[in-house]
Amino acid sequence: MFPAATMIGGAMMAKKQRKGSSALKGMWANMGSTIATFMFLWPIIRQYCPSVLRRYFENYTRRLMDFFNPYIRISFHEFKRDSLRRSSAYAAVEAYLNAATSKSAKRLKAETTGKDSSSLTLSIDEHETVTDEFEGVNVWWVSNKIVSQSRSLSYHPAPEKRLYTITFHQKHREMITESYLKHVVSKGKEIRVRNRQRKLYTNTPAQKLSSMWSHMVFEHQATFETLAMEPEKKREIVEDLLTFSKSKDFYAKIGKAWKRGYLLYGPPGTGKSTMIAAMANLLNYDVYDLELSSVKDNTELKRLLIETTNKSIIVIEDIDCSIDLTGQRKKKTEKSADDQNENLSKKIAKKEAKEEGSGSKVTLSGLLNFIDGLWSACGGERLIVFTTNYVEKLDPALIRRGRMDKHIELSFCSYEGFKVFAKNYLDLDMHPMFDAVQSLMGETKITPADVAENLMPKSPVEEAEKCLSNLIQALEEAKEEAAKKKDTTMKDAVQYQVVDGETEKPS
Ligand SMILES: Nc1ncnc2c1ncn2[C@@H]1O[C@H](COP(=O)(O)OP(=O)(O)OP(=O)(O)O)[C@@H](O)[C@H]1O
Ligand SMILES: [Mg+2]
Repeated sequence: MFPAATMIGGAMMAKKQRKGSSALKGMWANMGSTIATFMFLWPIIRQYCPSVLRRYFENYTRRLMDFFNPYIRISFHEFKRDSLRRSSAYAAVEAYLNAATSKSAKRLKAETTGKDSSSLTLSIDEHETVTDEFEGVNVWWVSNKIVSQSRSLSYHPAPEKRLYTITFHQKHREMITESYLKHVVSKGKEIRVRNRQRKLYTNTPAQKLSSMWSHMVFEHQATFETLAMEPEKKREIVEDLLTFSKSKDFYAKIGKAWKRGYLLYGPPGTGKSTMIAAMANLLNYDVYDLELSSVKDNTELKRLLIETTNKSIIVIEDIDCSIDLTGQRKKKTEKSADDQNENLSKKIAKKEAKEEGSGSKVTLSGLLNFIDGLWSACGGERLIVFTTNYVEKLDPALIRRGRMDKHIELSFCSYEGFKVFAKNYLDLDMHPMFDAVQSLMGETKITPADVAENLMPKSPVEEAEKCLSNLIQALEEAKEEAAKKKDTTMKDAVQYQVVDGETEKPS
């Protein structure tokens, strides 16, 4: 209906412009009668003519219409020609139109999306026409579906091809093709990034799939608001991340790959993994959790990297406990005196066992290439994050600025951090018991993980006071423990004596 209307409108407009010339007048009259004859004959041709003749008439009519039609049409097909790959331009147009025009569309289709089909998405229905306006110019979009006519002896339904078609007046050709369509595609891509279900990828060797990564939906709820940390430090990290994500042109200008390395270090349970989830949620990035000990060699490491997508965080957790990055297999880690945390020792032992069995041949130089060599060729927008409990154990080459651009220490819980927990877990901004917590926190150390555990209501009816007193008790116990430890160390020190400048333990 729409092309016919535009054709007639276009013909009339063209006719008006040429009114002055009488020679042309006759030509237009002829043309008009030709069109009228065509329109009259068309149903008969369609019904009775052989297909070859019909096609000939169709082509001829289309050419005639195009001649008079002042409107231009551009199509965005769902699939690229002879390819099973979905066109990214089509996907961007779809996202843009659904966001920009679904309120004005009269026929919409509804689909459930998300995990458990929990949310309802509305999009423009097939063959629906919607209008969009850009810099005062109207354009018309139609969502089309073409069902293939080819018949086969298959039970499968005939294949369908979807496309969006934009129609606009030819006088706006330059503006539409150079500005509007770029605007549609870039907005559409932004919307898709915002709405996409992010993924958590892992490189487990158990699954020999076509891709080197297996993935699941990333649903970690951590955000920077829920992260317990000094507000100033938090603000600085958030600003750094946001600046990075908006610096495409800057990185291009200075000739650097658009990537940034973060080193998160600190004792267990201080929020390193939680911060990675908060980063992914802030920037809307996918997460690639790279288990180095499962990577066979440097070549496999490169292939894994090549398969990562833009807008992603590549994470190597506990990098000090991963494979040996100095060229030799690691010696069994001796239990150091300051290994107070049993969990930490267990973690190291587990990693060592994995390492022994893995036979990974990834080397430090392989990893360095991974970070800056090949990495630079991978285009845009990637963060790489290392976490460690022992920053001093890492090779300086691995964490020098330029590779790990930002070093962030996550440490024991501060009073400011506790207030974030109190707000999130107990919905408390202030409470008389906070003073006791503050003074105890000044005297002893407690990890954010322990604070979180104590403030977590153990039953639906547990009062905030009870949770706070649990925390106070835990802090007092930690203080006593620390005092006892200090006493023991002092006693041990007294038992040593200095003999001729040498320290000796008396027999
Ligand atoms: N800074 C924090 N803010 C909010 N929650 C935290 C923070 N630190 C720890 N937690 C809580 O403690 C739990 C453990 O934290 P997380 O796994 O992030 O620690 P980690 O530093 O990665 O420890 P590890 O070194 O053992 O890997 C999390 O589930 C989270 O609930
Ligand atoms: Mg962790």
